[in-house]
Amino acid sequence: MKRIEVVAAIIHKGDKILATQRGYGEWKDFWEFPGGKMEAGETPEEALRREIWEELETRIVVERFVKTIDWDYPAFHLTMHCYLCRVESGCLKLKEHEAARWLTKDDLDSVEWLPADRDVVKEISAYP
Ligand SMILES: Nc1nc2c([nH]c(=O)n2[C@H]2C[C@H](O)[C@@H](COP(=O)(O)OP(=O)(O)OP(=O)(O)O)O2)c(=O)[nH]1
Repeated sequence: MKRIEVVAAIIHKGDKILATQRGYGEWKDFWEFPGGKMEAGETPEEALRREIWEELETRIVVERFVKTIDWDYPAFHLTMHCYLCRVESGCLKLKEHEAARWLTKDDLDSVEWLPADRDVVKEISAYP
């Protein structure tokens, strides 16, 4: 099966986390953490900073690794490395996404997450 390796930014601000809504493709309208496929030779941190700049014209600080998710979609196997991040500068301009929302832990399940994200979202909701 085809495999893809993706990095995802769990961007936090105060008690909120940023969710973005996919603007294209098979999973259009589902919600995700911004990010994307790693390119050859990139570290996860470099890939995250590049993707967030491309998608949101925003610079981020990558604070720490959270977890790696493995998920089988019908057409490929996804390995997704999730990192806790914060905004360094920029105003989250939506270059590719349809919408973005800052969600508190209590609101996290108010949007329809991509299937691979549901476990990590549940974990975040359980943080003290
Ligand atoms: N960015 C991101 N992708 C996710 C998440 N959860 C999840 O299943 N995915 C899947 C959806 C996509 O199949 C894949 C990411 O690919 P992408 O299309 O966003 O990456 P990209 O911008 O590098 O891709 P491309 O359109 O330029 O080919 O990972 C998530 O939280 N964030």
